[in-house]
Amino acid sequence: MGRHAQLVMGPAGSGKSTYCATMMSHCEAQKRTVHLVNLDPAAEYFEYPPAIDIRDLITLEDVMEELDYGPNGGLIYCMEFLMNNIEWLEEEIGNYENDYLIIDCPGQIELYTHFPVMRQVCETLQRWNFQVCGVYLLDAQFIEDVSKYFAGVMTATSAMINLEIPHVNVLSKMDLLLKQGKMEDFAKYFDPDPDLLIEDVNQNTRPTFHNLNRALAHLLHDYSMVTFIPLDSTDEDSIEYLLSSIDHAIQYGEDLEPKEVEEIE
Ligand SMILES: Nc1nc2c(ncn2[C@@H]2O[C@H](COP(=O)(O)OP(=O)(O)OP(=O)(O)O)[C@@H](O)[C@H]2O)c(=O)[nH]1
Repeated sequence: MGRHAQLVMGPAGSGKSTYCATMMSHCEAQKRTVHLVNLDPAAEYFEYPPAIDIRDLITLEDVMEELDYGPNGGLIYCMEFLMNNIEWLEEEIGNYENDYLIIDCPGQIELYTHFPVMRQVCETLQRWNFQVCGVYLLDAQFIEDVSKYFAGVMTATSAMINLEIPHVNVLSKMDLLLKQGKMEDFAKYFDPDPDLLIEDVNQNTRPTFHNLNRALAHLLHDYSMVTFIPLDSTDEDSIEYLLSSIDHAIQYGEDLEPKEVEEIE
């Protein structure tokens, strides 16, 4: 099987820790050997206790108190401290042949979109022979407001481009949405027609932006970035489907080809 890792990303509150706990229980029920890694130095509570925890190395609270940093500067300090002491992580992980890590990351999206540190973490894991897949969570409530959904998709794309690892998008908290309708009612958002997306987004933007919206929607669609896997954590089939999609992305994710090349006017 080799060494695999899921890098679980997404904005604050998107459901990363809940997803990690669900995925851990699911994998354990299948007798897969998985380890939860917490890389959030500000985490306070875990439904599922991490086997490896950055807070054993450094905590945001200590950095803010001792170095007088604010929360954002403090987080960057912690992540850079991790990179400068990466042998700590290497020792914690050990050198088992068939490791599967589920890595819970902080919710500050700038860590994935333009700071170098998460990319360095990925490159280090790859050097240790891990095949890493990015799992990007977006709260399903976002699809009620297409402008927000569009912004979420662009952030996910930015993370994929910055990290250059196989990438899977997930719509989390589907159970909340399913209180308002059936899965079929929302299916059009899992792999939306770019023209529908443009129509909705254009309603909330000035005409100056309409051509740009159109170009972006087609580009994101061509590279499957608007494709999301719905996750209902209470449904075993939904988790199993996601796990097999991640396995597939790890195996084939490097072939980043557009679905179809369209001329943009
Ligand atoms: N109904 C429902 N609530 C969820 C689900 N996933 C997460 N939540 C709730 O959403 C809130 C945030 O979830 P977390 O798992 O802590 O989110 P996170 O992304 O780890 O948050 P940060 O650590 O702040 O970045 C919590 O109150 C969870 O109980 C879900 O699938 N369904």
